[in-house]
Amino acid sequence: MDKIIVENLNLYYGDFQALKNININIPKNRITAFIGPSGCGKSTFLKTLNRMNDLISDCRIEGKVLVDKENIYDNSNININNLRKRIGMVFQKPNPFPMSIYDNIAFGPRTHGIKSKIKLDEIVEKSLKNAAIFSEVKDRLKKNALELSGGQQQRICIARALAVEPEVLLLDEPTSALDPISTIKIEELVEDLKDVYTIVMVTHNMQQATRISDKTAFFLSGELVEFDDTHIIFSNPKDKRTEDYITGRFG
Ligand SMILES: Nc1ncnc2c1ncn2[C@@H]1O[C@H](COP(=O)(O)OP(=O)(O)OP(=O)(O)O)[C@@H](O)[C@H]1O
Repeated sequence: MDKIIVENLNLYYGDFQALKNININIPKNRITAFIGPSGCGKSTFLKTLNRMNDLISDCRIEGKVLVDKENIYDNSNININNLRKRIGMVFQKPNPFPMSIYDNIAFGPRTHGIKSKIKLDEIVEKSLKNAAIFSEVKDRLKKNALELSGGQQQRICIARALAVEPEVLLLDEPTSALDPISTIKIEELVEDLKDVYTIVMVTHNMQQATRISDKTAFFLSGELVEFDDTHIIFSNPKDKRTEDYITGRFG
């Protein structure tokens, strides 16, 4: 089943067209990876999926992004806060808030009106467990999250995203700032999470895409060149440009 369907999407920053007629169906409870050279539009496209580009003043979007068949660009029935709760995002650089581990995780639920200490305790514990970081921090929940290592901070950010019970997780190069051991931990975690969430991930690391993604989309100069099962993209791509890129002959 498809969780997200994108139809004829064009995106402009002022006069510059950053995305060109994108059509893609993103399956539910799978990991979809976006690959492509720097500047090809991967992050821009990821951000169209929860309207993060709304925050950029000269950004204009045409086309449709359907989440559960509902167009998220149809302002007559979309509530942006609710949309961002349903579609969470984790960025390239770990960016915990400068507050305690507990407060980082409780932040979203509190914003959405949860006040009960018992309920918040429950959410914090569950989210940290789901992000595979609970055992490492359970005795120091009141400590500042910025005291953790980069890999731990990134798992705190994933826990923070999970705390509001999203349906989709958008990950923008979530391991690019991390060492190999933390990277493997995040990859294992992401694989576990796909049972419950639909995951869309930008990565520069092609081994990472082959290790964990089910589907891969290859972007070039704002175009979606090819989208298929990951093993096909990496073993038998149909487009010469995809082949050149994955074999390192690009450019
Ligand atoms: N806020 C913005 N205003 C104007 N142009 C932008 C803006 N953000 C991105 N762009 C341009 O849009 C294009 C796509 O950028 P984007 O960040 O989506 O690429 P990317 O594939 O994610 O690159 P990278 O792998 O380096 O992160 C680039 O040419 C970039 O310069």
